[in-house]
Amino acid sequence: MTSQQTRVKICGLKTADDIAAAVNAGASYVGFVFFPKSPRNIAIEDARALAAEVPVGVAKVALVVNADDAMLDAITSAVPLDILQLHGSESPERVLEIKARYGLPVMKAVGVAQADDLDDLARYGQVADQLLVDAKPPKGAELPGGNGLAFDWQLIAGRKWPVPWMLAGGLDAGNVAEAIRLTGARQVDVSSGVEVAPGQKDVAKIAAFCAASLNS
Ligand SMILES: O=C(O)c1ccccc1NCC(=O)[C@H](O)[C@H](O)COP(=O)(O)O
Repeated sequence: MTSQQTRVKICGLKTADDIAAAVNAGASYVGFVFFPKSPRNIAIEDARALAAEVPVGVAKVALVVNADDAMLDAITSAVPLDILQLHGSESPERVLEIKARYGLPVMKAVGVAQADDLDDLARYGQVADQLLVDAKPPKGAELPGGNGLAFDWQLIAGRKWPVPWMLAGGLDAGNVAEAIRLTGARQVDVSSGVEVAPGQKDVAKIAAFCAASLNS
């Protein structure tokens, strides 16, 4: 039996070197964060320039947090994108609205800390094109994601949803193989785990993360 190779998303890229590192290491997705409070925030014009560096076959993902139509209009009209990642408290109705308005696949991030958070995964699995199964941010956290925190992977071991999903939260080159083994994830997403400082990606860490993921 052949098993499909794990697909990797590197999130929060801000420079041409970041893009080259992710692409050369074999990432399938690159993520741009449009959230001013984030150390990974990127200006729309900079994202547009970086998007031109991304080869065909690598998906360009825009991450937004409770973005209104004006913000989404500005991003989608400037940056050629493949996926919109909604990382706020967008309702299922808003997910459907965004899908219809922009004609792009939507990946909805859902934070997991305990068993009853899985109800949200079931709800969003009915409306989103993909799910991002992430750690729930700590109370009062400045960022709704990208906090370098893992959740208890046993909570989702053996779970299935009707759409493709990606595991995120506190992953790094040292733990991603175990995370994949325990959860059965076929896609993984990382940000802090491939950085040397918040918002500063590292070529060697990206390469090590991709190698550990792609070989799992
Ligand atoms: O990365 C950010 O700064 C960020 C800001 C606001 C919302 C979401 C954010 N990141 C979400 C991601 O896609 C991360 O890759 C995911 O949460 C995992 O992050 P990490 O635990 O740092 O690997």
